[in-house]
Amino acid sequence: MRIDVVTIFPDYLAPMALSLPGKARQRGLLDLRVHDLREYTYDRHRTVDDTPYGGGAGMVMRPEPWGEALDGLLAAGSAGDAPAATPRLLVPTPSGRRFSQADAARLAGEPWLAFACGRYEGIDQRVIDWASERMPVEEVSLGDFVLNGGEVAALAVIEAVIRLLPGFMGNPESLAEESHGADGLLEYPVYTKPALWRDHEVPPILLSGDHGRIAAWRRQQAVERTTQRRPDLLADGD
Ligand SMILES: NCc1ccc(-c2ccccc2)nc1
Repeated sequence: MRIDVVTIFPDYLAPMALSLPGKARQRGLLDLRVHDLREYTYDRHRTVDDTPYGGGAGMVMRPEPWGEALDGLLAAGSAGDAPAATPRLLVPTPSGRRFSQADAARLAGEPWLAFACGRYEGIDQRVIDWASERMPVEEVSLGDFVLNGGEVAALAVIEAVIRLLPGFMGNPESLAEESHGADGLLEYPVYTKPALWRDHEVPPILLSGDHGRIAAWRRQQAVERTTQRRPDLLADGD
């Protein structure tokens, strides 16, 4: 998989050079390229933002640099220098569709993803509209909270996707029990040694060796947690 990230803070993507992503890149599983949006500006101050039409607080990211950055990706695609004709462009934004584990699984099947990391109040809408005429574009939200930019959200989406790539995780079984289990419930609580820690003991059932009762206990714990924390996951016919 190839992943391109366009951002005014390329260093935000430095964690991608660490540990698993770093090994995956060395093993050729992941081809990650980070592009500084300011490389596509030509004024002395390398300006990437300007005041919003219609007034309002804050600044908006100018379309020109984004257009040229995306032109670069499209050129790579049409020159055959990329695994597909165009990337699927993901734009992290609070106003996007909610990103889910199902989306991560779907995107893990893509050959080429690109992330447009906005800052300020966001990117001029015409960039999204223009890009949507030339490649698949998805505006994604990680939840109802606002960051200062799309980079942290892009890191989260990238990690959620690349950990699903075949050969990426050392222990693929660990993917079996996702935090949202196959039954759509939250994960049960987990414990390890020592059996007693600061007057807190491991639930005795887990030391019983009775795998049937352990499975039943774990399911009960998952149902209780989901009821308390995420009743929306229990909604009928969801
Ligand atoms: N839902 C997570 C998320 C994603 C992106 C942004 C964001 C903030 C400012 C500018 C551009 C993107 N904020 C929150």
